[in-house]
Amino acid sequence: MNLHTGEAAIRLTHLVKSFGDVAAVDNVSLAVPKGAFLVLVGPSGCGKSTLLRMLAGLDAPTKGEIAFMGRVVSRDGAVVAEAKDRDAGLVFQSYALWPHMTVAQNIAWPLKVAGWDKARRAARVDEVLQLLGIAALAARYPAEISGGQQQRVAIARTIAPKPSILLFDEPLSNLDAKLRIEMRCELMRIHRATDATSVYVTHDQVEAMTMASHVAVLNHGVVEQFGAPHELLRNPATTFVATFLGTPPANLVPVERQGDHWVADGVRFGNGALASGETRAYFLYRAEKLALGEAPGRPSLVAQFSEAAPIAGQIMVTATRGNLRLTAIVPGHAAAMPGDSVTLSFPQQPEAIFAADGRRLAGVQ
Ligand SMILES: Nc1ncnc2c1ncn2[C@@H]1O[C@H](COP(=O)(O)OP(=O)(O)OP(=O)(O)O)[C@@H](O)[C@H]1O
Repeated sequence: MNLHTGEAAIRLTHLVKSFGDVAAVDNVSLAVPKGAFLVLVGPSGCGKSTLLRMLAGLDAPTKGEIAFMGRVVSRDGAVVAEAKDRDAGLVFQSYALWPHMTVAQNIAWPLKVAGWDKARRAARVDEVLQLLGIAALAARYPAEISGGQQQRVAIARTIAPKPSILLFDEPLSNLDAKLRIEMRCELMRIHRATDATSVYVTHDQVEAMTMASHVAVLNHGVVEQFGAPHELLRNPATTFVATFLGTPPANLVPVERQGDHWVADGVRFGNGALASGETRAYFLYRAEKLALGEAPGRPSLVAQFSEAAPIAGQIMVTATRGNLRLTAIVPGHAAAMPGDSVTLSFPQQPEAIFAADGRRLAGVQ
């Protein structure tokens, strides 16, 4: 990946967007290096689209600043550079192609608006038709091509003027599962070929983890964590990140201090020397570290079996105990029926510990 470190293509400084009392984006500061593929991920309503609309110049921030390539484009209630003057292209989930124009004319349109001469326009349209693999469709009208092909045309039209920044708002959500996977790879190829810095909004965390060079996990308008996908998986900073990312997400067992021990539902989960100073905490265990049945010297819990699903040659077993949902990835097969009692055993040490308010506590790796 061609990441030019040191130079921020996009810099957000104390960015806020409020709607009445609701801060949809709440004091976000980020520096995105040139060439990065940043994925904004988070649950519905966390502020992803609001942030992207501000980047595109469609909305002004209530407070704070957005700079592209060192140039301020929005600041404190104002859009400084209009959407068309920010050297950025936006791809929506709806394609919004001109129905009365052919594919080639649709792609040429933004170049015409930007004043490119006819010969340059034709050469660039040919180039992006090739890049997107849609040269054979050049003379067709949008109504004469499939949804996946329309999405390619929409992307071709966006990248034609060679914007330095590409913004994607759930561009694949209207496509079927197989096409989504194909287009994921295509988008990565296009991103590299254009040398742009991309920001991509999705609520699909698999999409996020496979495409991103950088991920920002948003929750209630706040960036919970920003970093490389593997870094977020390995070292989640909060319980929210730990349970939002990963397939399956990590197990979080709520524990309380009793005398010299950490205990969950009367079962000893660790020595009280861990996370000293806390009275309640969450212990994190990855699904692949849990085992079915009791194991000597290891904590275990009895839970109600919910389901078993095959995953990469193993079985993913899900069971619940009250509000606690536990997932184990184990070899072999699970013969239990829903509601049956199953025993799950845990490693002697948790992989990470979080305070009751969700913050990661230092000391356990
Ligand atoms: N124009 C608006 N007026 C009032 N509230 C808004 C407006 N746009 C967004 N909001 C609120 O701001 C918050 C963030 O919304 P946003 O659309 O950015 O979330 P999102 O993460 O993109 O969600 P989704 O994944 O469902 O699209 C929500 O609480 C939403 O109700």
